[in-house]
Amino acid sequence: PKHPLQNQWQLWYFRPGARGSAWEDNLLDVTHFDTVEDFWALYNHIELASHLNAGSDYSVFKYGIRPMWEDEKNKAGGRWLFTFNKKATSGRQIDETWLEVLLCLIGEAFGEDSDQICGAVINIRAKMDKISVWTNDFKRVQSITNIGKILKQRTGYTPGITYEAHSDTIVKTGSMAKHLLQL
Ligand SMILES: CN(C)c1nc(=O)c2c([nH]1)N([C@@H]1O[C@H](COP(=O)(O)OP(=O)(O)O)[C@@H](O)[C@H]1O)CN2C
Repeated sequence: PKHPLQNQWQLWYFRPGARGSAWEDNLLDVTHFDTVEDFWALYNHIELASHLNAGSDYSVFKYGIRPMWEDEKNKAGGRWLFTFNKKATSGRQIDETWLEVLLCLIGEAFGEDSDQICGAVINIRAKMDKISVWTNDFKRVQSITNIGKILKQRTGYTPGITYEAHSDTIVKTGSMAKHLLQL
């Protein structure tokens, strides 16, 4: 029998939008999975994130949570943000970091704080790729800190990471979104 995951997860793909298209129209629900075997079958079936065209995203969220600020489960939350300067990062590095983040999520690596996890996003962009882990309540500082520490340990990511509330990201001016926490 297949090995069940604690949660069911959904993979979304965001395609670079045709000019003037609505953001949400480019967010596509690909599939969902809830066993270890089905995760690997999916991961091995789809394109590596580093091979996606600039402007694309993958999102892996708990089933039923849409990877958007407005979702009930996201609107009071925020994200830990990992950034990767394309000039200084190999495709292999970004792919390995993304996979490790996914394994933390589906493997419930955050103990009792795992219930605050909504999902993870990788943004493939022309100059700066981003990986973010979204949690459901930006006020849970201790839990968010624990989650950030585990993510840095498991990924071996050494630069700083910042946590920002989605409500701040939405009104951000450039990359000046208000940082609630830094690790
Ligand atoms: C419901 N709704 C419209 C809506 N709901 C959302 O949840 C949501 C958006 N819109 N997003 C739009 O994409 C732009 C790039 O953000 P980016 O995170 O891709 O980052 P880049 O600036 O492309 O690096 C954002 O500025 C925003 O316009 C982003 N986003 C998460």
